[in-house]
Amino acid sequence: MLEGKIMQLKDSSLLKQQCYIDGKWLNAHTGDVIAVMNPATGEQIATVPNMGIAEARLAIEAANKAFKQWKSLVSTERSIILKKWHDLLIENKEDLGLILCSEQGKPLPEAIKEVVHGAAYIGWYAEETKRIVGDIIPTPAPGKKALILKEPIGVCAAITPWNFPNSMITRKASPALAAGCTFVIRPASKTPLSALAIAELAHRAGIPAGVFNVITGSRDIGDELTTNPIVRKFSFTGSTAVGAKLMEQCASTIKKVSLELGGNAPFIVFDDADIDEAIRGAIASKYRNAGQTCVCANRIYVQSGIYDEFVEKFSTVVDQLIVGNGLEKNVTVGPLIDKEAIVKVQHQIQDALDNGATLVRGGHIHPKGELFFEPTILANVTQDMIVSKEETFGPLAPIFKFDTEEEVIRYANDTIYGLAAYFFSRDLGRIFRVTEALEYGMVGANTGTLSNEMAPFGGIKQSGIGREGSKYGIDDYLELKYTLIAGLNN
Ligand SMILES: NC(=O)C1=CN([C@@H]2O[C@H](COP(=O)(O)OP(=O)(O)OC[C@H]3O[C@@H](n4cnc5c(N)ncnc54)[C@H](OP(=O)(O)O)[C@@H]3O)[C@@H](O)[C@H]2O)C=CC1
Ligand SMILES: O=C(O)[C@H](O)CS(=O)(=O)O
Repeated sequence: MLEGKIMQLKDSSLLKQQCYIDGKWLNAHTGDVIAVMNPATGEQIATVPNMGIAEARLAIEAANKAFKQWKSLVSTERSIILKKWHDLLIENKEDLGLILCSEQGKPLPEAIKEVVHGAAYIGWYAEETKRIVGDIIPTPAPGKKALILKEPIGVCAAITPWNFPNSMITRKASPALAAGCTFVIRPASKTPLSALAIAELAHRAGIPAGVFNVITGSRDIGDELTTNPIVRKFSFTGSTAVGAKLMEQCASTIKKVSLELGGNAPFIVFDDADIDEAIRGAIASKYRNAGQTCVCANRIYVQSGIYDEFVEKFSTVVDQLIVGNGLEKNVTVGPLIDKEAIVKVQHQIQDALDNGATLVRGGHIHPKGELFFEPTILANVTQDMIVSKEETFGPLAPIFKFDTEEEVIRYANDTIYGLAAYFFSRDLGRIFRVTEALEYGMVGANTGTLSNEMAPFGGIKQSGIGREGSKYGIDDYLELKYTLIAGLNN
């Protein structure tokens, strides 16, 4: 029984079924709860409070009350606390992975890897907090100096998606807290348990009450987080459509906004590529999290000279993927998050087949259960099919053929999105030409994965605003203050 598995946590107190506000664990005022289901089994694994606007206000006021003290800490003190938070995530990575796998579905090893990836952001910003430096600028006027300070923006809020229930929390909270800001986060209703476990570890790390708050419940919470004037910065990861709506809501109080939205990543294999390397990269990029990441290879373009060889070799590797409950050993592809996700994949497949594509592998719901889908490959896919324009968010690999570099760059850029793109080539001139020609925030050359805490993660066009991770990621949580100091020659 899954619940039995969950109860096999080494530390069962990490399974929190209340929200964390102002350092306290609270139920909704109404007592209402939301069920948290396991997508692999359909079983209920927990409940969390169904909070609303009133509780959101409580969390924002708690963050506001805590801001003055938190921002006044010297950076080395903040660094020690953040480092302790990082260490606690690593010490508890198996339990956090088990909770994540059970609420989101990804295979347990992948879930644990996400926890380590999430902790890495905290570890990175535990150091970056000590490197928030300003400037003293000489001015054109005698006796005057410009002092530039970088100051924390204040109370920050975020709404996060279900596909990375751990790392999406820490990738936002760690730069915010490192900058001296305080934070209110509303995780996706489907996967709230990871965020609540992270809050428990924040408490244990000594993060003061009100600095980090996690609230679950209705989407009304989002209305409060995006319109309450105390909130000075709003960060969102999710669909482009929802991102646009939330950005609009933030406009009324001129909040600083960061958005990590949808993607439609091209994955290009030139005939001068190391084809086995390209296949390994395509598998890693396409089937990670059952294809439910915003940076998954969404369109695979293979140059005509190696097209048949690529399809054949790629299919052989896909045959080795094991679909099943992520808690089971050797499973590499878990369930999709819900029925709507399955319908979206089926619709894209049917449209492609109706317009001349060939089904090479898969194409159906997997016998393991209604939310499991066979790793699917389509060949002879063309630009006029829905799958070339719409993000899939599922284990579907559409393989397009192209002839020239100019043609494939045109295809690759023919999308409203601009998050991640990938290409494989051993030609140095081509690597520079293609990197510069691709209209994306992130490019993987001879690799199918590119996310890490030291790199600026983010997109252009309708894939978002701002960057997360790296030395750049903290800037979104800081304001510049310019002070002109005169009279220095008197
Ligand atoms: N860039 C990325 O990393 C991600 C992109 N996506 C994209 O989003 C698509 C659908 O995934 P999905 O999770 O449904 O993404 P959504 O954008 O619908 O949801 C993301 C988060 O926003 C919340 N939300 C949705 N609508 C509102 C609203 N009107 N007001 C306040 N909060 C809201 C959701 O809450 P709740 O679910 O609790 O109702 C969830 O916490 C995917 O196909 C993919 O294109 C999704 C996840 C990550
Ligand atoms: O939202 C996502 O899909 C993640 O950002 C992808 S990654 O950062 O884990 O690669």
